[in-house]
Formats: sequence, C-alpha cells, structure tokens
Amino acid sequence: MSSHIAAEAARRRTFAVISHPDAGKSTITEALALYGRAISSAGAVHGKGDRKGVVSDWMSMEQDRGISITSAALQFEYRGCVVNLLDTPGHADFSEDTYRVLTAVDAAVMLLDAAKGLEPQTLKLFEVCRARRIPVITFINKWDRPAKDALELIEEIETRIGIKPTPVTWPVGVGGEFRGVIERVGFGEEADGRRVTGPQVPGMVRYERSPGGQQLATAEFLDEASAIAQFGPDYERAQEESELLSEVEADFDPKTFESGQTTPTLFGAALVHFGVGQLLDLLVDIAPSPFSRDDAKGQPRDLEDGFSGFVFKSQANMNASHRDQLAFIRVCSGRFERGMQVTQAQGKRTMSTKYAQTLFGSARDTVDEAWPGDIVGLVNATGLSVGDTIYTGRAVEYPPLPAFAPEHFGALQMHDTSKAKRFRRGIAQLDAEGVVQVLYSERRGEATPVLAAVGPLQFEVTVARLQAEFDVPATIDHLPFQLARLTDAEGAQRLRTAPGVEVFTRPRDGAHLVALPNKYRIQTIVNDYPGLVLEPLLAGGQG
Ligand SMILES: Nc1nc2c(ncn2[C@@H]2O[C@H](COP(=O)(O)OP(=O)(O)OP(=O)(O)O)[C@@H](O)[C@H]2O)c(=O)[nH]1
Repeated sequence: MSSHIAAEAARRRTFAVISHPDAGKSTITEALALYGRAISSAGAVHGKGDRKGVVSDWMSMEQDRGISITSAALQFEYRGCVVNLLDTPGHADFSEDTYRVLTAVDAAVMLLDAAKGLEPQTLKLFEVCRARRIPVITFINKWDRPAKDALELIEEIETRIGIKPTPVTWPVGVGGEFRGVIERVGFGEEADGRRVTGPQVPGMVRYERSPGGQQLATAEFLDEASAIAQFGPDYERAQEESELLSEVEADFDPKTFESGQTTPTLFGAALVHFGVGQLLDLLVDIAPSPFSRDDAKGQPRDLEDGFSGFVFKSQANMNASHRDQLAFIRVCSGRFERGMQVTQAQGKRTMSTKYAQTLFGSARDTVDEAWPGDIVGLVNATGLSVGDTIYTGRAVEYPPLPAFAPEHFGALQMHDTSKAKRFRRGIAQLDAEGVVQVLYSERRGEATPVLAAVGPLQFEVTVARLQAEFDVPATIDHLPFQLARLTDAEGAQRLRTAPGVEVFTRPRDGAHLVALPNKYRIQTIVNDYPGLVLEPLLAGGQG
C-alpha cells in the first residue's frame, strides 16, 4: 500500500500559473487544458466563453470587471502524469489569495508579456516564490506580437530579479514573423516512452496554428538544412544568440532550478498555442513531484504516513442554488478517500468527507480518492478555515498560512441594527475565508470591525457579499492608515492613546497590530516609546 502512495505522488505535478494581470493567464490555462485533453475546444475553461452556473452576485461583479477572483484546480493526465493546475486570481488586489495558492503548489509558471517584460506584480510574485523556495518556470508570452529583444528580456530578469533565466527554447522570428523555436534541450522520446530533457538536436520546431485557433497548433521538427532553407536569417540569428547563451552559462541545470537560482525559460504565444506543448512537457519532465512537508514544528510528515492536508482556500456560496461552503484542501500525505472521517487539527474535532469534489471554473466532479499533490474540494465544510489542517492517523498540524501586510484600512459600518447577528456571522465567514483581514479595536467595539486589505477591491467584495449572501447592507469608511506593524500585549497597552495610530487585535490569531499613516510615523513612535516591540508583517512574504 505505502509504495502505492509513493508511486502516485511521484507522478503528480502540482503548480500554478502566476503573472501580472493581462499577461495571458486564462489563455494559457485553457491552452494547457487543451493539450491535457481536459477540454476539447477553446472557450471552456474559466467560463469566459460559456459561463453557465455562475450566479452569485459577487461573481457577477467579477464578470462585470472581467477579472478572475476565484481559485480552484484543474486536473488532467498527461504522459502518465497527473497534472494539477491551480488557478489564481488575476487582479493584484487579490494577491493575498494568489500567495495562499502558492503554499499549495510544488512549482510555478511565471508568465511574462513579451512587450512589457517585468511588471510590478511579476516582481512581487518572483519574490514570494523565492521566499517560499518554489521552483519557477518562465514563459514569455505574446511572442506573436511586437516584443522586447529576447536577450534584453533575459538580462532584465537576471539583473532585476536575481534569478538566472536558462532558456530551454529560443524564438525564431518575432511578431508576425514568429515561426518556431530552437529547442536548447532535447524534448525527445526515451525508450520507455517518456520524454526527457536531454542533449540538443540541431534544427528547430516550426509552429503552425490551427484554423480559427480552436484546436491545437501543430509543431513540426525541421532539421538544420530545412530550417535554413525556410527561415534563413531568422534561424541563423536565433542559433547565434543561443550559442551566446551557452557562453554565459545560461543552459538548463536541474539542480539550480530546484533550488530556485535559475528559471528555465520558454518563448511562445498562448493564444495560438505556440510553445504550450513544450511547457507541459517541461513541467512533466522537471517540475518536482510532491515531497514530505514540514509540520508547524518543522518535522517532515512522510508522504506515506496517514492522510493529511491543509485548507488553502475556503469559499462559501459559490453557487447560489447550493448555498454551500467549499474548503479546498491540498493533500500532503497518504491517500484521501471520500467518506473517510478526518480530524481537524485546530479544533480537534472529527468530520466526514462524504461530499468531496474537484472544481475548476463552473464544472464540478465527485472525487473518490486523491493522493499527495491533489486538490480536493470539501463541500459543506463549515468550521474549516483557511490554514486549517485535517488528517487521519498520527496527528499533524501544518504551519499557519502567511497573513500579508495590509496597505488599506476601512471601518465597516452596518446601518441596520436588527441585522447585527447576521452581520457578525457574515464577518466571521469572510474572515475564515481570508477575503479580508478582520480587526477589532477597543475604541470602536465589536459593532464596528476594521477591515485590512492588500488591495481595495477586497473591500468591495466584502460589502457585495455581505449584501448578497447575508442581506446586510454595509459601507466602508476608509481610514488614513497605510501600513501595520505587529506589537505585543504590552505594546498594545502603551499605544492605546498614542496620536495618529490605532491599535487592533486580529481575532484570527490574537495578534496585536498597530496601524500607522506612513513609515515616518514608525520612527517617531520608536523614539517616543523606548523599548516598544514593533515588528514588520512581511509584504508579499511570510509575515
Ligand atoms: N497576441 C496575443 N494575445 C494574447 C496571447 N495570450 C493572451 N493574449 C491576449 O491577452 C489578453 C489577456 O489575456 P488573458 O488570458 O485574459 O489574461 P489574464 O492574465 O488571464 O488576465 P486576468 O484574468 O486579468 O488575470 C487577451 O485579450 C488575450 O486574448 C498571445 O499569446 N498572443
């Protein structure tokens, strides 16, 4: 049995595509799903083409704005591997959600827009991956449009991010002349049918888009003579640049990829599927499979131990006709079996897993069993909050998920006191989901919670959901704070009457937070209150 668990884990690849908004995340997700045969034609994932089943109000808000707020996982088999692709929201205001998804993956695909290069969200996300030691594959997208110079892009990544790109493909032509790529590693078949990243074969892969772009593009290998005959100068230039890369040691190296020092890089155009097949092959070949995760005490939980997993996302009322609550679990060890009784580590209570599902976009399927690396959605998992661990057998508790440094603060005002109970329930629900951080101050009391967010759209979602799901009208008064620091109970007491700042407690973990108008105030506070404990909550990191 246990070697079965190891074998199932070894063939899992669990990753997320991350990017600055608009780089093409939804487009590449759909293309990957096409390659994985999870869908049969473009327009099915994300419901961008067909959004049936999406009914709740705040989802219509997402629809109005054309942004993705929800996250879930798409699973398909490819070349004997089980690929779990976790969706992440596009808008930077929901980056907290994206960061939480990154706790549940073993690798990430960073998507760059070829014309824009590094954008603010790209920098932050690379930083988070580095901090969490998540290996990153980079895909430079939209190469079918006017783009920055390829070598300049590579240099920009290395100098600004400090992670060295090791291109595994190199483009032949750009924009309307983008014809294909040189494969700088072998994507060839091995005797047992598995592809491996082996030595380079001279020549190139020529892409041909499918009529209408609904089906897969074709990729045909051309030997060197044919490549020169068909694409002479573009091919030769690509060859020269590729050699230059080898001279500066920008060749793929599995060890430095896994340790996060290098990022294997591909060029392509997700819209016409160019390069997407190679991306999927690369993921299968080089992305790490699930490994023993450390618990809160730093002890690794063996993959073959009893079932365990943690909630990285929780969401209620995704479907108004069901009014259910889904908790998304990343399986970390053992075998999950639908119907098994599991223990919730935080509350030490047991619960049933009768209703387990996979979910992506608007499609749901029942899951009967799952293995390390898989994502399971538990329906009606009331009482499970983001960050909670569930397990069978030997007890385990995974580390709490990172809470991010808020930059926006607002007092939530509820105007209909007859709905106080519902209001409290709604706030607790949204806090458990991690939609916003909920804080309380002694001064304002329980009736007026203060919301802290990474981006202001989180406030809008909170207000919209309170109205739609709890029938509670509420408004937000923005507060003049831009950052927060952690303090201890004594610090909280000392700062109670300090001017220009406000002290809060965070019920989620009992932490004491000081909200400040700007970073200069930190200095004056430190001067005015000698010995005060004041610690940063890491921005975009682990704090
Ligand atoms: N020319 C070209 N356009 C692309 C390519 N990939 C994506 N696009 C276009 O870029 C735009 C943004 O693509 P999306 O896939 O919606 O981007 P996203 O990153 O998911 O955006 P969010 O949902 O806001 O995060 C769309 O108009 C796509 O059609 C590509 O390879 N080439």
